[in-house]
Amino acid sequence: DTNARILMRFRSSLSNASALSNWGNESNLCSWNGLLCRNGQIFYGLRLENMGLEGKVDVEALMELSNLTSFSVINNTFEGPMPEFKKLERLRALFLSNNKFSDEIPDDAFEGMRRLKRVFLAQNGFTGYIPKSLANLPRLLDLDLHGNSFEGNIPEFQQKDFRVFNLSHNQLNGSIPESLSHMDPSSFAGNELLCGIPTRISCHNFSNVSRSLTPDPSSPPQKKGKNRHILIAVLVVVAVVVFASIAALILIHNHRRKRFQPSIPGKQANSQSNAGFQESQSIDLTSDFKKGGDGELNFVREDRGGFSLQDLLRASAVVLGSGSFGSTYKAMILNGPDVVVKRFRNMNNVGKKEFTEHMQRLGSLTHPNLLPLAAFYYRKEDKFLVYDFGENGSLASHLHGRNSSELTWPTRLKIIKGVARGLAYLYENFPGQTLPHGHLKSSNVILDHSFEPQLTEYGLVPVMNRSHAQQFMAAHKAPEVSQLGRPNEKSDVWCLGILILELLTGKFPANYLRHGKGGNKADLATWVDSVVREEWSCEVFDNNIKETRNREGEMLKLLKIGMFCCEWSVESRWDWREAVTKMEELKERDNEDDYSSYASEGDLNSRTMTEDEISFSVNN
Ligand SMILES: Nc1ncnc2c1ncn2[C@@H]1O[C@H](COP(=O)(O)OP(=O)(O)OP(=O)(O)O)[C@@H](O)[C@H]1O
Repeated sequence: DTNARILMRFRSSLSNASALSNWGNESNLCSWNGLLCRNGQIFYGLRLENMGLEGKVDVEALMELSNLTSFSVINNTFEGPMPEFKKLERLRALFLSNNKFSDEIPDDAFEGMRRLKRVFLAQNGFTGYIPKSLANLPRLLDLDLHGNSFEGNIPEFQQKDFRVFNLSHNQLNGSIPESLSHMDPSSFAGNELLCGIPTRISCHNFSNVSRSLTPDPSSPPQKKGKNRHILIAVLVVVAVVVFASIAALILIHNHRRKRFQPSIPGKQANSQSNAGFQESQSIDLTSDFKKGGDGELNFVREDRGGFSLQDLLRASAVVLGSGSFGSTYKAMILNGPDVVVKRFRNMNNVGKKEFTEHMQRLGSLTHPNLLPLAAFYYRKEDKFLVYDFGENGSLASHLHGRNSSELTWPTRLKIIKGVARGLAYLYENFPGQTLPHGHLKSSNVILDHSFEPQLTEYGLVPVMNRSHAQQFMAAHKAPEVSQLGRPNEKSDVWCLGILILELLTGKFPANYLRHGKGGNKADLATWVDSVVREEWSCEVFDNNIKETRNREGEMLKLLKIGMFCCEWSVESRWDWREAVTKMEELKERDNEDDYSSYASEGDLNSRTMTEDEISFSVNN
């Protein structure tokens, strides 16, 4: 049978397959929707994403496709148990995320899949244990199981060096195997009953609960039902206690608000502006400011002001988020501006005089792409910085929130050019600083009503406690930090590169960051590089911009800039001037001459990068 006939048979078991209506012309298989071909000729994969497909995945038909190495049905509505993919022994990549697959996956479901490197089962309804055969895959590099209902202990993985590893938001419990202790904590988030390194929860505290919840691997499957009941009972008790505490806090809080804060009719909390995706919560700033401090709000620029500390304390306030340095509030001042108050707990690197001088220098910076620092409040133990409020929240909240489709290619280009201009201004006007920004990341890019970006939390390195900076500041995630022990003048450029890649791929960099023994060994840049080199080629681009025709040349140029900024070796990494100059040259649309070289190969979806185009990429 020819591939064409086999594929038609495969399609016949799907329902709602209108997206595959152009399948049929046997002489040009590579023009069929969702088919991946190398060099436009050799069929090697199916990429049936976002097509509303449902029905049966006919694995028997797929078995007959001798070249099939990649299979993706991400973002469809397939349901029921996972099909028997182990029959496809040649498969290298399996993507089933964002469907409605459910039930337990048999322990031997991946047995014999010796070539399988990438397994994405996220955001489905899988239950039961993580199958042992998955943990035993010899070549596994990317594993994403987040957002399911996997339970029980995490098995010992044979493979230790992952590029992507995400088990977050399941119901796993017990101690994390030592072989995974170098992973980023976010890989395990949302599994309330996991303990051990890297969760920072000692298994000792958990021993009683986890002993009763951790299934004995040798126990028969029906024991799982009993464990589930115990888990539910524990969760119900925890939920009741939490609920009662919240109710009590709300009562106390309302009482205090009545005393200290007149409510402001018509003013609403900005509920979409946090990258932590938590809902806004009303709070009372009074208690935070009252203890200690010199009682003064120190304004650092003449064009801001018009309100006093008392006005700020009387303002109604909501929590926008809680980052690595402390909480961030939005304060709505009566007859005054909305401002953002950010509390920093680890800012004791310099004394009060130096701190004040540094804040005044920051206050003197003025650029359309910098969020102005308006004032500060000094206390020995913590500091409060007051910034303008950005109406549209952070870039992170848009990019990774529900409305990421608003971010069209022209908007993304405008944002990243603005970021580059803000950064260039910092470099030119803040000389003598190793890291003029130091904490450049998408939650520190604030957007105004027209999506013009403004950088925030810039220039804070000199006043930040060193150990805290090392642990949490974005520039300290650059690879030279693990090689040289400290960031250098190109570490901000690394952050700019990561931001470019995040903007183009729509991927959250923290999910790709992994700590190896010698420091960070993988990140979004490594992932992009590997994808560009491997079978998915240009498919790194976020779905929301992928279909933009006549822009692919410019998008590729930005991808290259991002990768040059993310060169591991500092010598080969671009410096900020080169990156900014190249970004200024980017246009919304391809110019006719450039475009003709891409047009013959179709749009980005089916285009493979040439060797030449990827030769610039990251060395690692
Ligand atoms: N000036 C601002 N205007 C509007 N929203 C803001 C402003 N500053 C911060 N935010 C929002 O508040 C959220 C929380 O900010 P916060 O700085 O506490 O956390 P973060 O940036 O995620 O982490 P970090 O502490 O590492 O900077 C941000 O994600 C952003 O959405």
